[in-house]
Amino acid sequence: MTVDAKPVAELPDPRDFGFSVVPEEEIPAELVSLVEEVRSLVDAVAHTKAGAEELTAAREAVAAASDRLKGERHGVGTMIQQSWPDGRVEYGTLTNIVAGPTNAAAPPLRMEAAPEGGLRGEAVLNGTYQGPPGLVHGGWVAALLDQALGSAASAAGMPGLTANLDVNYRNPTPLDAPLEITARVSGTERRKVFVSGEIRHDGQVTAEGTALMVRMNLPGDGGA
Ligand SMILES: CCCCCCCCCCCCCCCC(=O)SCCNC(=O)CCNC(=O)[C@H](O)C(C)(C)COP(=O)(O)OP(=O)(O)OC[C@H]1O[C@@H](n2cnc3c(N)ncnc32)[C@H](O)[C@@H]1OP(=O)(O)O
Repeated sequence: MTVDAKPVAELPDPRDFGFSVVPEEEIPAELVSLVEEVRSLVDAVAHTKAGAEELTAAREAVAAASDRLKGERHGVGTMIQQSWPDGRVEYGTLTNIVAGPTNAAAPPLRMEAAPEGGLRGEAVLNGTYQGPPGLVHGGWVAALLDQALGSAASAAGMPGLTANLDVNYRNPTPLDAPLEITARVSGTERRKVFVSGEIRHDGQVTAEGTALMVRMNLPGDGGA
């Protein structure tokens, strides 16, 4: 496959394009802890067998907590800047549904550079991501892969949007179990970035995906 994409040495700063950016280290530890608690709350609500009195009390407590947080808020599109030990700087959206650190609905998935190239991450999806009994919903399997594949393109200096995603479900993906997600760029052609990746549990591939990411036109790369 022709390799003629033009990766950028450094991703452009989204601030230059009018986006708000929050450096990850500026997210308060108290917010990180609150997000964890809300994940636990969502799981508790989804599975509770509590009676009417308990449920009413819980609803009032949640409503009160919600009211406390209805002040100033980050706008949609706010980005997060993550700096990696290897010096790589990555941008994503703060509330990304798969990886957003402040999104309690995100597992979350965090990808890091893999020794063999590409990216590797781990995630555990609890019962709120359920499709078939005891198994991760197929749409969420696809979402994990989409995110990992997009991150691999971005980490290679070629951030883009998914134009096509193809997923093969090889084995059931279990809930409440560590999943390993790997992704890498397999080829490029003009603005097209071809990526592939897998989800594994206990070393066994549960799903594999390939995607076509169409690279953003970034300043200085001359387009394609
Ligand atoms: C400011 C910087 C901050 C950096 C920040 C980085 C953040 C990085 C985070 C990463 C993590 C995100 C991971 C989640 C990823 C998503 O969730 S993305 C959301 C889902 N995807 C979308 O919404 C995309 C919707 N589609 C579109 O907007 C447009 O169709 C696209 C994909 C941008 C392409 O449109 P276009 O730019 O006009 O490109 P176009 O000229 O049509 O096509 C370019 C080439 O691709 C081919 N192509 C296009 N579509 C297809 C297709 N479906 N099938 C096959 N070939 C196709 C064309 O044939 C063409 O090929 P060649 O002629 O070069 O051979």
